[in-house]
Amino acid sequence: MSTWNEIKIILNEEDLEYIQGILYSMDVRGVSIEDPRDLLDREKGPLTWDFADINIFEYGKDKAVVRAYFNIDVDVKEVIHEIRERIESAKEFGVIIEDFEIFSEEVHESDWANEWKKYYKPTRVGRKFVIKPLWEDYEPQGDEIILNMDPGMAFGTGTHETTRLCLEAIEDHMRSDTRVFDIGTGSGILAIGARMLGASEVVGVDLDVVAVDSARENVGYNHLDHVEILHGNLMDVVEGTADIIVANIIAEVILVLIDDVKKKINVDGVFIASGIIREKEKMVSDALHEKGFSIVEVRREGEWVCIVSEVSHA
Ligand SMILES: C[S@@+](CC[C@H](N)C(=O)[O-])C[C@H]1O[C@@H](n2cnc3c(N)ncnc32)[C@H](O)[C@@H]1O
Repeated sequence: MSTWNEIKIILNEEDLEYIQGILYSMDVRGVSIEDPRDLLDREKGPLTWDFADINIFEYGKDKAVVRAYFNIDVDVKEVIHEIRERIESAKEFGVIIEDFEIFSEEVHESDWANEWKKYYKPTRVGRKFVIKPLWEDYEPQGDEIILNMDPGMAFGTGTHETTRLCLEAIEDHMRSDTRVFDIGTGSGILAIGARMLGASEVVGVDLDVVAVDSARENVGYNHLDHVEILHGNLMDVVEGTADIIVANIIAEVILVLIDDVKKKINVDGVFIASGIIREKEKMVSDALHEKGFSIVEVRREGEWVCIVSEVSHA
């Protein structure tokens, strides 16, 4: 049984998205979120970012709890220090996060790794998709497309805003004979979705071997061909060019990716970039303009943004 370092942050619910953005950019292996708004707004339970937990309201109705799991060999003090520094430097962007507490403890995998499954239910995304946990039964209705998913420890249940925004953008920009690169594929959800929407060939890449294994398994669960999942850094391992390049990674990584996207995107292709919190939308769109892209559309949900761009012809 694996042992993990759990960092627990108790904070005001309005600060949740920003903290997610911070954790998202660290070497976190899994995140559990208890957001009181989920229970109050929807009856279906605390189904939020990736892994959900059950002790909702433990710290009061306005308090959210984030549990982030790091490998056992990380220096916990360093991790907490970095989180505190990032919260401090958020003030430069006018983001004031106050009244939070951070705790840490060692936990065993069985305590948390499967808990989220209780709240992971078939979820409708975009016009056609129903993301179906592998272990759930669901009868498709009308023209629904069933996407079977067991994300395990990888990001990409289909419930996070950024995943949904990307999937919807892929749905709208899919043409015939479309080749797709999914950079930061996680559970493989976008790569799989793209192929189901008619992409002729899809290559998904992730730096994390856990994600690579999960994505390959999910491709298998959906019985798909022409979807290749590669282990590697960003676009280093992809060959050739694509018509859609999608990357749901954090804003800072999107910036690094832009030059490679420009080299590997076909004429009239689109770059779908998400994982961007609203505060960083301008930073990313400015960088895209600077590198010769024009913005086709910006999709927003909650605190999250998905920017669709293309290389300017002018
Ligand atoms: C937010 S998740 C997105 C997962 C999935 N595509 C989705 O939309 O739900 C970001 C993924 O990017 C991967 N990633 C982060 N940095 C990367 C890099 N430099 N190269 C490749 N993958 C990376 C992470 O391991 C993670 O699986």
